[in-house]
Amino acid sequence: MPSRPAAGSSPARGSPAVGEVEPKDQQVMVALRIRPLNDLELEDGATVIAHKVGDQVVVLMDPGEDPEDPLRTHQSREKTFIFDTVFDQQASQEEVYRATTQHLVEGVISGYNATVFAYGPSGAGKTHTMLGTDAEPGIYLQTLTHLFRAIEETRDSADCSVSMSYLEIYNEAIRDLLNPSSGFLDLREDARGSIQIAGITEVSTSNAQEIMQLLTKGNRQRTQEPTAANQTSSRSHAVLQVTVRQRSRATDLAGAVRLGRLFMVDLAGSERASQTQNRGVRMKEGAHINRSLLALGNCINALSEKGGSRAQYVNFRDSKLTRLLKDALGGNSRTVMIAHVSPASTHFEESRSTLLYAYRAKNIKTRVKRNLLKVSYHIAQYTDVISDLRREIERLQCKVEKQEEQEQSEPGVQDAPEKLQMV
Ligand SMILES: Nc1ncnc2c1ncn2[C@@H]1O[C@H](COP(=O)(O)OP(=O)(O)OP(=O)(O)O)[C@@H](O)[C@H]1O
Repeated sequence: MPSRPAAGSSPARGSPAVGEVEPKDQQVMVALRIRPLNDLELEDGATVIAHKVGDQVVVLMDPGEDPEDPLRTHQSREKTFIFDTVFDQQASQEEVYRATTQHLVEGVISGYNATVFAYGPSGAGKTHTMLGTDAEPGIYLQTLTHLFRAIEETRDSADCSVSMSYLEIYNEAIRDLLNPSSGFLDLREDARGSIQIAGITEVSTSNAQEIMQLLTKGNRQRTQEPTAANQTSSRSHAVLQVTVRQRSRATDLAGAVRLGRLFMVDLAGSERASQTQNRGVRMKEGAHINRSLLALGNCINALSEKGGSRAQYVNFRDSKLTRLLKDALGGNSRTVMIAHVSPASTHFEESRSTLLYAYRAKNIKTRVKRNLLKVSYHIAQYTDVISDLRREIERLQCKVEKQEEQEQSEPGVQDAPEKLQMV
């Protein structure tokens, strides 16, 4: 499995994009997942207040409201939200994958960008959805398995290469989770406004299982600490980026390459510091997490308000997270947000704010176009072609020489008809 530290994560290093066709407006897809009640919540006497109704509706009851209160009799105790799809505790990892992410895979292979991100408070189930466990793998592994299978099916007509990188943003610093000793990495924007991470490790592999091992190992490097809300709380945002380059076998040397990028993001918990009883370092982390999630929220607000108009200013520069997700939110990407909540009455406030946040994201539109790159052949590739041709010439020369030798060693064979005639 070749692994190379790249000067940048640019999909198109050194080769300008020449054709970006078929721009289409797309609504961000927003899904909601409600996890099962956990032991701690049961011990605390929590009741279930988040209910899935049908495929798209979630009803959140307010545990603080007293149904007997005469002042409340004319007010509904319920808040109802509609999403593209809603999953409750019965939903399997596969169902979640099929309904949210599977449809993105073909697009990535044919040159479209896509982003899936998990959002929600600490302990609500984001890492479970994205990474999962060996027995119940999450979206990362299911996506990659499907991706490699789909690529295998196009092998006769196209050459494909896949590379991936895995990073975390912790306290506004970027760390390479595949090579944590490389220190903090810089985020850069190239002339075309494309975001690059200088020095990130890109790994090429065609084996999903191998990738899962890398991710599990990378995830162990991820900054995790127990908080009151989650024993293994991820204190950072984790971003798995998969890049697929596809070149049709039918195209000539200067043929176009389709380039699709898939971001899969497991955000840090969106809890408020007071809720997790965090102090000291944890509180500082919380402030950073909240800062980037606040910046993300501001972008979501601005983007959802601007509707069809592209002129309104959206500030992506407020945090590393929003700079990295700029395309996913406001640009060229098919984007899916999976919001997560606990069903417990003890988490009403976070669930309510998560649902409002996610509901707003439904209004965001992105403008999706296929990325086509004109690849001018690198000198190294021309050298390869020349070497191949040289080898072919040598092979043919050898063949000719052998034939000549054979003719010389058996002179009678060619003259035979003549001799026969003379006889
Ligand atoms: N749908 C689910 N089914 C079963 N168990 C779940 C589900 N969702 C979450 N859990 C369990 O709940 C616990 C917390 O989940 P997880 O670590 O995924 O939360 P998180 O949102 O990533 O939290 P943090 O932001 O603190 O990292 C884990 O033990 C996980 O296995």
